[in-house]
This record gives sequence, structure tokens and C-alpha cells, in this order.
Amino acid sequence: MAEIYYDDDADLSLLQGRKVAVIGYGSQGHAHALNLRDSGVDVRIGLKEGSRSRAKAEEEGLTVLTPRAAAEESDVIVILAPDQAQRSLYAEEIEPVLTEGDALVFAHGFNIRFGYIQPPAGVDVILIAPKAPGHTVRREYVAGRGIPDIIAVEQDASGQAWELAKAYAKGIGGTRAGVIKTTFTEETETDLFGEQAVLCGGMSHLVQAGFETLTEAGYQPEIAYFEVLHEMKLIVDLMFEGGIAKQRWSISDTAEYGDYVSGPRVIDAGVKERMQGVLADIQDGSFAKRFIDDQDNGATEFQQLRQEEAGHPIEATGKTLRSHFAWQQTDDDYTEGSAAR
Ligand SMILES: NC(=O)C1=CN([C@@H]2O[C@H](COP(=O)(O)OP(=O)(O)OC[C@H]3O[C@@H](n4cnc5c(N)ncnc54)[C@H](OP(=O)(O)O)[C@@H]3O)[C@@H](O)[C@H]2O)C=CC1
Ligand SMILES: CC[C@](O)(C(C)=O)C(=O)O
Ligand SMILES: [Mg+2]
Ligand SMILES: [Mg+2]
Repeated sequence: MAEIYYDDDADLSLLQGRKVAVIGYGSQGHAHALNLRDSGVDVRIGLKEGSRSRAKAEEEGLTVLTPRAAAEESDVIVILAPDQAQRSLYAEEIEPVLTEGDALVFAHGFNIRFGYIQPPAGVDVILIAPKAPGHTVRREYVAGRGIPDIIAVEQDASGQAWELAKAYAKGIGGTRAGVIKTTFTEETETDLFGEQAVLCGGMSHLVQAGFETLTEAGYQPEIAYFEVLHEMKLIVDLMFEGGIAKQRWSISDTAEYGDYVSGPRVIDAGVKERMQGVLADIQDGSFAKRFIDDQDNGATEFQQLRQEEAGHPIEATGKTLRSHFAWQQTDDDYTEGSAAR
């Protein structure tokens, strides 16, 4: 059984006695910064000059400095810029002002696992990875609950790194739910696999294929949208509450029987073999290299794929349909096709 920590296992005062710099104020950055601040931690934000996020952080009364100034006056430095920006951010703005006894904090192990960041000895290197999008991390904290985190220590220079990781998880609300011990390698590889093969890549392309199958067979796009996308959340909510078993308990016997006989026709042994291929590319670093090389090359492949996928017909159908119902998009921050902020 995995090792799990709760509020009583963590001492928030370990973090309350330190100065924390959160670099980046996007999906995770805003959630960590606001949750820590509301937990009584001394937080400042690091953003580049002219940053689009600056106004949002200032509206919350947070002090905004440059990344270097924020890191320099702090002894806990939380790197919450996008993964592809972290290597140069670290080399140019953080490493020059790191001092012995500082702690570096990540929400995903990508840059440590694949060697793009190599911190010096004398610095704690810890991971607190919430298992949810940043906006949910904030929403749950405000509601008095928390999102489970997984935590790891890559370098324990102070001898206190695990205690600091637990304190940080408590500060963002994670220990209210439960926090599981992991390693940077396990977090990075499983997180990348989950998002690519199942949660994001797998699900998005499953939904698109279902939509295309129905519309190409002549069914109305609006009906296809409901069947393959809208109801997805309702089905996933049941899985979230009680696993696949609860979902199968709630649906009709007809649906349950169809699950057993048709599910394996779609998700067959070939899918698992290809999933193993995806995992192998993650483990040997070739996915990381492809992603970072493309970013270094102006993100041309990424931008082209983003544009192509945003043009899938299910998006136009959904946009029109959602505007006609009471359950419209509630997250004001979201604009279609934009990156998370
Ligand atoms: N998104 C999520 O929910 C999850 C993310 N993670 C991890 O959290 C980390 C952050 O991801 P995420 O929150 O998605 O990131 P975002 O894309 O939301 O981060 C955007 C923020 O970073 C700022 N930023 C961009 N480049 C720099 C830079 N060079 N220096 C300083 N600030 C910069 C942006 O400023 P500006 O507005 O000026 O562009 C903006 O404030 C990653 O390691 C990710 O893997 C982990 C779990 C879930
Ligand atoms: C599932 C995507 C994720 O790993 C997350 C929200 O946990 C991410 O990188 O955003
Ligand atoms: Mg994740
Ligand atoms: Mg991820």
C-alpha cells in the first residue's frame, strides 16, 4: 500500500517561516500562490517584464517581481512556468541567485527527470504534483476541500526536504484529501503516459472518432455531440465516485452488455500494444526530446497541431449547442484555442 499523508502528518509552520517565490501565474501558479497565501505563507510572484499575468496577480494583492528578484529574496522557489520554458528560466534567472539551503519546488518532474535542469548540491529539490488542473486545485481549496497530490524528493540537502514537501502540500490543501509518496521518475513517466494515452490524447481522439463515425453515417452532429462528448462527463463522474463498477451499476443493462461485447472490439490488444509504445517513448526520453526540440524550433509542429485540432467539426457543433443551454461554460478565464492562464 502506498504511503499516504494527511493534515496531521504535516507541519505548516515549516513553510510559514520561509519566503516563497512562485514563478509563473498560470493554471498551477495562481492556484499554488493563492492557496499558500490563504494558508498564511509569505508569497511573492515572479513574472517577466510585460507579463500578461501580472494584472491578475496584482488584483489579488500579490507582490509581483521579476523571476530573478523573486527568487533572490526567497528561499523556496516554485517553478510553475510551462515545462518548455523552465530550462532557460532556471539557467538565466534562478540558478545565478540560488544559495545553499534554498529549496526548488516543481509540480511536474519533467525537467529534472530528463536532465534539462540540474540543480547544485546544497539545494533541496522537491515535487508536489496535484492530480488536477490548477483551476480545480484553487476551486477545491476555496470550498474547504483539497486535491490529492503526489510528492517526491530528488535531493535532500537539508535533511528536511520530506517535511518541507508535506508542509507545502498542506499549504495548497493537498493533505486535506491525502498525499501519496512517489519519485520524480514515477510521477513524470506516469503523468505523461496518463495524459497522452488516456486522459487527454486517448479521450479526445476517442470522442472525435465517435463523432466522425456517427456524422459520416448521416446522424445529426448535435445528437452525435451529446452521445460522445456531453455525456462523457456524467459517465466519468460515476467512475470518479465509485470506479468503473459504479458506472456499470448505474447505466442500463443494455449499455452494460454493450460495454462488455463492443468495448473490446474498439479498445483491443492493438491499443494496449500502442500504449506500450507510447510509454517506451516516454521512458527513453524520445517524447521529451521531440517536444523540447520543437519548442526550441519555434514550436512549429505544436502550433500546427493545435490549429488543426481546434478546427475539428465537433468544436463548432459544441460551441453553438452549449450557447443554447443553461449549462454554459462557467470558467470566465477560458477562451477557446488559447493556452491556460
Ligand atoms: N496545468 C495543470 O493543471 C498542471 C500543470 N502541472 C505542471 O505545472 C507546471 C506549470 O504548468 P501550467 O500551470 O500548465 O503552466 P501555464 O502554461 O499555465 O503557465 C503560464 C504562466 O507561466 C508564465 N511564464 C511563461 N514563461 C515564463 C518564463 N519564462 N518566466 C516566468 N514566467 C513564465 C506565464 O506568464 P505570461 O502570462 O507572461 O505568459 C503564465 O503566468 C508545469 O510543470 C506543468 O507540467 C502539473 C499538474 C497539472
Ligand atoms: C492531465 C493533464 C495534466 O497532467 C494534469 C492536469 O494533471 C497536465 O499536465 O496538465
Ligand atoms: Mg497530471
Ligand atoms: Mg501533466
